[in-house]
Amino acid sequence: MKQPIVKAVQLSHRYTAQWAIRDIDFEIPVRGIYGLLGSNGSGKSTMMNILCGVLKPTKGDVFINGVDIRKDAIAAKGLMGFLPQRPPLHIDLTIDEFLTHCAGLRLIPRKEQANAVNKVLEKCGITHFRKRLIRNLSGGYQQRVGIAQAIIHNPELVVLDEPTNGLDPNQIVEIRNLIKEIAEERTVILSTHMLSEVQAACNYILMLADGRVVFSGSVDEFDRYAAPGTILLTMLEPRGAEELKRIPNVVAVETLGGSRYRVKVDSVDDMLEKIIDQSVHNGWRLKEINAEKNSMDTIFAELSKKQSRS
Ligand SMILES: Nc1ncnc2c1ncn2[C@@H]1O[C@H](COP(=O)(O)OP(=O)(O)OP(=O)(O)O)[C@@H](O)[C@H]1O
Repeated sequence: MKQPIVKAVQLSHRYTAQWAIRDIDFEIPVRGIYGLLGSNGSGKSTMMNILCGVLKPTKGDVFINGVDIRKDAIAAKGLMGFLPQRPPLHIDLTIDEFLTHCAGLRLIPRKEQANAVNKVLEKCGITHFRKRLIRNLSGGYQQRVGIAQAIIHNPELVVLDEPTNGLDPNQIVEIRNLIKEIAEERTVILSTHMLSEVQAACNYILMLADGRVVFSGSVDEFDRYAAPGTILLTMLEPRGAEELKRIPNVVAVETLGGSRYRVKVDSVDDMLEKIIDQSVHNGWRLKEINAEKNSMDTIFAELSKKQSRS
């Protein structure tokens, strides 16, 4: 039987008296980009450090492709690459020197190292800077070097801790695209505290709150929580909220000022279409309409409540 790429069983860790993560179980059975989502202090870095064998959990086990990380750390670590929150770069080396050093650390035979470095330089789009000192690179390029060291040994799994943190908007898009590219050949787990980041880059979400898993599933499943029963709409001219209230299945209408309305409905899915039809029929001259997304705080609260009830 095929082993899951990652399996965590009852993972718990405490640094001092308080548990940083508690009783976490999950499996990654198929390839894709998995977003580990949670606010600051929710336990993401603790989880990632444990998954990568950097931190020994107080309790629980991690298996990478069926290899128990406690029993055979070298084999398990050979299957993965890790980019911690602070990239482990030697800034006084050139990219070439640094990646050759990493290839050695990853036990790539000396005569294959140049080839491995060339491949990863190409993959990460940094070949033209290979002779440059890492200290003289922009944040985005330093992060590319960080990703390059994580994939130099062509691992099955790559774990990236907040890979877009501190980058400017252009660099964020570039790094996100690079992550999508490297994920074509392997599984990627990335952590972030930004909901928009997982929605833009990931296929699956594992959400942590106070060290516990409060959601695990696909981004589509998660979006059902993100889209509550509210629609925001703007018309070119203000119309009475009464007209909107007459549409079947509209539960309530709130006027937001000017010609903007928040419409509470039973289910957002078919109501967007119904309201557009009514707008055309009644000549409302609709300017903008969309399902209102919940803030991450609201989703956290919702999911945490659900978790404590189950
Ligand atoms: N070395 C440490 N010693 C003591 N407590 C720690 C240590 N590292 C983390 N913690 C605590 O464990 C909890 C989880 O922290 P962790 O860094 O894993 O969260 P995080 O979700 O990665 O947060 P951030 O996004 O801020 O890095 C927090 O309460 C944090 O204060």
